[in-house]
Amino acid sequence: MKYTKMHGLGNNYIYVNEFEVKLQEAELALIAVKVSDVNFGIGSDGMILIGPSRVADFRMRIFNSDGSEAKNCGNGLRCVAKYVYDRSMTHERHFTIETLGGIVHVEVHVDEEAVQTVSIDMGKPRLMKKEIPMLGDEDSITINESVQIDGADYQMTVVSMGNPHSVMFVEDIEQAAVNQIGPTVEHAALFPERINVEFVQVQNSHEIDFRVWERGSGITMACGTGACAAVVAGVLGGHLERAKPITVHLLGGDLVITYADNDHVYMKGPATFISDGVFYLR
Ligand SMILES: N[C@H](CCC[C@H](N)C(=O)O)C(=O)O
Repeated sequence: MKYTKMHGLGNNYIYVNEFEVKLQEAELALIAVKVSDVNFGIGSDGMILIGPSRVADFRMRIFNSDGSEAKNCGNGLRCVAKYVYDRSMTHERHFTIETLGGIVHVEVHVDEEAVQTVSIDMGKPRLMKKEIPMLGDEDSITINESVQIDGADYQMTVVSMGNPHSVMFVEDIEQAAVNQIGPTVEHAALFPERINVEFVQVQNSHEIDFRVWERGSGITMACGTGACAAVVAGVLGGHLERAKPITVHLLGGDLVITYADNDHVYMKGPATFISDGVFYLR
């Protein structure tokens, strides 16, 4: 199986071009687990398929390293945009990508004939419990509320960017127990489809530090949809400025996120090729 490895701020995936490689639907979860394994496979945070769409210019599907399929991936979208432009699958600098979480509009920024940075309109955040999904009154929202999980209380804001995120603000990001709290919240019964877990330290009204425990992948260097959710939570919580570019410092580098007055979230950041290769499935 031909693949391309790419990363967005160190959040790396194995990209498979469905225009060239045909995979069986029933095998996708297992292939994602296999390619993600750093010892028995290639090593990545998961697998992303780039394919045709009937409603957009391209379609992206994302599978976590545990084989679960997610509905969106911000870092992945930037890499898909770079891939299709740099490999002349489109000559447009503005185009659309379909995800299970909705259609996004992307703009590639080209320098020396290749895409270095990508801007994406990630659409509107979803806050109601029925949109997360989260148990409880389905039309209610969770903004900086104390939520009890396994007898402990967690102060969180819950936001979907097509995929679910539990955002918690901390005094000192270096002290955040990401490895312990992450899986506890990810697997809480409160979240029927599990959830991504973000830890945020506010530096000032336009800058945050960010760590993430990803549903289905664990700790990653960066999470684009998580960064969007964190900025939405920060604005709703009164910590961050609305309609202003917010710098999000992730382990792998910085993203610039703007939660605009039109309720859309805009993300800008890099996308990077690592390698092309062949993976032996059998
Ligand atoms: N790393 C991705 C998010 C993956 C989300 C996945 N872990 C899920 O189950 O939602 C990003 O850059 O947005």
